[in-house]
Amino acid sequence: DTSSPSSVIIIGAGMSGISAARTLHDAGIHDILILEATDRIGGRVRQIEIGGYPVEKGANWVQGVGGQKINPIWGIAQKIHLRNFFTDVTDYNNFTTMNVFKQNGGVYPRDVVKTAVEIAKRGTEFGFNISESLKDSSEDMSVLTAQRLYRHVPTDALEMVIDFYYYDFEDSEPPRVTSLKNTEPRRFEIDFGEDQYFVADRRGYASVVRYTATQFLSSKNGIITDPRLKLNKVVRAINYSKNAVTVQTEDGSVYHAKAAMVSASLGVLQSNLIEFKPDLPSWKTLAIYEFSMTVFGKIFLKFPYKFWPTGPGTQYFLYAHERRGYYPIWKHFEDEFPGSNILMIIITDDEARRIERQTDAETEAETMEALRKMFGSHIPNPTDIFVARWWSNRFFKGSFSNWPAGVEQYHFDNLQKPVGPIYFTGEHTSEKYSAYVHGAYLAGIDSAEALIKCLKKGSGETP
Ligand SMILES: Cc1cc2nc3c(=O)[nH]c(=O)nc-3n(C[C@H](O)[C@H](O)[C@H](O)COP(=O)(O)OP(=O)(O)OC[C@H]3O[C@@H](n4cnc5c(N)ncnc54)[C@H](O)[C@@H]3O)c2cc1C
Repeated sequence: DTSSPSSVIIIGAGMSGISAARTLHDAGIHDILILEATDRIGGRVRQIEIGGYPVEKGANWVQGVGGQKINPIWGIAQKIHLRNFFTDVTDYNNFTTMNVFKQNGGVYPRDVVKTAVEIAKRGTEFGFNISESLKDSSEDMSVLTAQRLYRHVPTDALEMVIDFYYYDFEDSEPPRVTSLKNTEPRRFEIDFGEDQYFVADRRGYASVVRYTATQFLSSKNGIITDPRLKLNKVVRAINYSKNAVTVQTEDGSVYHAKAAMVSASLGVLQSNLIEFKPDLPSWKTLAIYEFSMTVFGKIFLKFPYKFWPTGPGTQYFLYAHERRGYYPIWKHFEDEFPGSNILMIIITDDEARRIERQTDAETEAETMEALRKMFGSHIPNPTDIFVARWWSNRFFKGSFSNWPAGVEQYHFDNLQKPVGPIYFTGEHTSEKYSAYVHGAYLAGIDSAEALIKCLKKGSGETP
């Protein structure tokens, strides 16, 4: 089936695609078409249920609150009264009241944890200072190199789990990979503030995306009915010339437009899901392949009753294993959903890929072994398990981008640059806030504004 041409086809209805579409709409470009591969909008913001409780398998925190500027996602969250909880992640002292478990049982004495945290904190500050000194130079290094310069590379199980908490928990890749200059200190914290809020709302974090969508797409009772949004449309090919695009979907439909806005994740761009005809130029391909698409994994376990500590300072507990990143970070849901008896585990990178590949029964057995080391052999098995699989999903191929050491600013700029009439958006194109929901939102606006300039000039060409 072939439909009448639009001005712009937007590929993907996640935060960035919806924000780009709204920006186009607000600029008077109403003949747009949004093609989304899945049966919903929201993309990597997605709620699921475990044992009757709603949890977020993708984005969970609104990160960057309490600073000089208002994080746009926080603005929307306030407007729609999204239920959320303050997370004390930047308070280093939290560790002293937090439970850090030893590999084979028992907790570390608090003063031992406190000392390890203080060393880690000084290492981070040392890194900040080097990072500042590199800002105007072409030099960069990994976070690990900065730790070596500081003459303290975390090596024992306790140091490693604290290191994981400060770096991998945020970047989803180890310090060995992450660019110091482009990651530390974190830009969103400087601009929007250091506070973070954990979303736990039955409507889901994705209601932020739906709210943005209903500002320009027609809807009935909260359900979007606008014909300009087409769900279950998997884009497989984009043919382009100087100022026209033809988009083909898996079901054999063909759509024509003056320009396309691709919001699919960096992981999708690194895969061969979408074929570009002609091939993208090598400067573009290189930028896509050089950047990292990380895997931030989440496991949810539901138990018949709770056997972990609750109360102030217990939001998290850490498991310090000699194998770095082995089921390191655990969070309970007593504050969000009292009596839910749910635990969430965070894993990243190779461990997250390994866990996606194995069966849930295998993962359950591993997590129970760890829990029995921590809490004793008497604890019950879970009644439910949910393992998020973002990496195996062909529409995502990972969780969010990370800037690896050695990748230059111009490579990053090339990620965002249009190729003829094909524009790019998505969290990975956000100038300052890549990886985050607010990055996706702001990138959508930036990419759309660049496209609007071109359309108004009467051509869809690269500026
Ligand atoms: C596990 C996890 C935890 C996270 N935690 C946080 C957090 O706490 N805080 C935070 O700020 N951020 C977090 N993030 C990151 C945040 O979710 C993303 O940065 C943001 O949602 C990305 O939005 P996007 O529009 O760039 O991409 P996406 O949400 O991926 O949207 C792209 C859309 O394109 C669609 N698509 C892909 N391929 C095609 C195709 N071929 N044809 C048609 N459609 C296609 C996809 O289905 C998707 O809907 C997390 C992400 C994950 C996965």
